[in-house]
Amino acid sequence: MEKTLIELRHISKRYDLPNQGNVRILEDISISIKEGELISILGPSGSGKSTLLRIIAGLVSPSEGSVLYNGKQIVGTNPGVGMVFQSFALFPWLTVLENVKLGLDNRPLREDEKMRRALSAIDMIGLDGFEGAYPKELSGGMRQRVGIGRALVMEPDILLMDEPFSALDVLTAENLKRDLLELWIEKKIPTKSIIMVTHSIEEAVYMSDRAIILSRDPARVISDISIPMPHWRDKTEFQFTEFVDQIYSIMTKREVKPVNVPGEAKKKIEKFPEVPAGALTGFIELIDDLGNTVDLYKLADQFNLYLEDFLPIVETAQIFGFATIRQGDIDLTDIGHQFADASVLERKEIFKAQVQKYVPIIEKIVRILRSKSNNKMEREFFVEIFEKHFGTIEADHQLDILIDWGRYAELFAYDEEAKVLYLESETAPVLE
Ligand SMILES: Nc1ncnc2c1ncn2[C@@H]1O[C@H](COP(=O)(O)OP(=O)(O)OP(=O)(O)O)[C@@H](O)[C@H]1O
Repeated sequence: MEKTLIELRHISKRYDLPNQGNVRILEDISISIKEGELISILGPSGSGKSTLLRIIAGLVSPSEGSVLYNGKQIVGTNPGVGMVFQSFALFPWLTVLENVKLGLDNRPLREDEKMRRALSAIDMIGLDGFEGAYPKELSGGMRQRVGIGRALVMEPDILLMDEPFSALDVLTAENLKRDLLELWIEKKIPTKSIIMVTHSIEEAVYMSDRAIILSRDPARVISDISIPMPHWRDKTEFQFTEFVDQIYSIMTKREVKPVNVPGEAKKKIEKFPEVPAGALTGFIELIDDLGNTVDLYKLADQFNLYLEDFLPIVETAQIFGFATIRQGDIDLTDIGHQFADASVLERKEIFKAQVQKYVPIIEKIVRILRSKSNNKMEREFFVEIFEKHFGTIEADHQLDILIDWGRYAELFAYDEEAKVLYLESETAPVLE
């Protein structure tokens, strides 16, 4: 049995957020990380992946629970980790060598030993000859190599990486992934475990031994999948696409939340993906054109998109009852096919029926408008309500999307200039 390096025990994290009060970001997360494991953490945007990584690093303290490193609870920063950030986080006024050496700043080492280690790390990450260069003279890929070098120079037991490739173009990212994986697989670095946050399912399956998938609001571990394929992995191989499909289907499965959570006084307003009706319509048409059972992974590939780019739209198609997902394949439902084949007017009717069935908040908006004698209501009124549930920025976004859906379904209208929602009806002329 491999030794446990990191143990997360019942980690929760809450933040006090303006207008929202004390919000739970992470809930009861328990994970054990063993020597020799390269782990990916996946989850929807804003779910709390970075927060979890920072808790492992000891940069953020959990509200409940504890982090153990080598069996001991950490207090303050975790001495066993080195961290790589998405934004590189280099000091522009320091050279490559100085930036890398910075990783050793707090180590009780002699200057010549620090220098030897820094040069060796620079060599390892393929920046030999660039020791004296400044960040601005380097490409994005080279800058991230410096970021990785600064973490590796500490010879950490655990390398934590927060979306390390997502700020790079595709080719540069592929290159860097291969180089890093080579250091890891061929044991050229003494690192015993790598934990990587990523938004790319393909990256996770390409690199890691285990993929941990988080939910959102709050983040819980919804799946912990082992990927026991030998390296180097071939993205076109059947098994590879099977794993991608499996993870994809877990991530697109809508979480069924209990309507009334005990102890939760206020009824929650459901949060919807920000996908306008036009985009949803186009997507349903596309799936219909492509015939039955479309493999989303192949579809993304065909359009040179990340699979994850489809997540919100696929989720919306499911919410409206237009599509079902199984093992990474999307199928239109009967109503989905009807919607795709309908005329513009029929489409609006179908959309309206689905909205009334699955987006009850829009019905509530209509009811409020109906209850007013002039059938109109300031946008601000709804923003106020939404802010209590989602916070200021998200409240605006959520209202925008509901307005888009409500207008498409012709359930109400919206005056952009006056910022007023109103009912359009011959009997109730509304805007003076
Ligand atoms: N210091 C903080 N104070 C208040 N809220 C915070 C803080 N840090 C993070 N949050 C909130 O916690 C939630 C999770 O953020 P986090 O960055 O961990 O998510 P993520 O999954 O890494 O997101 P992304 O995929 O977009 O990078 C967000 O709603 C964020 O606004």
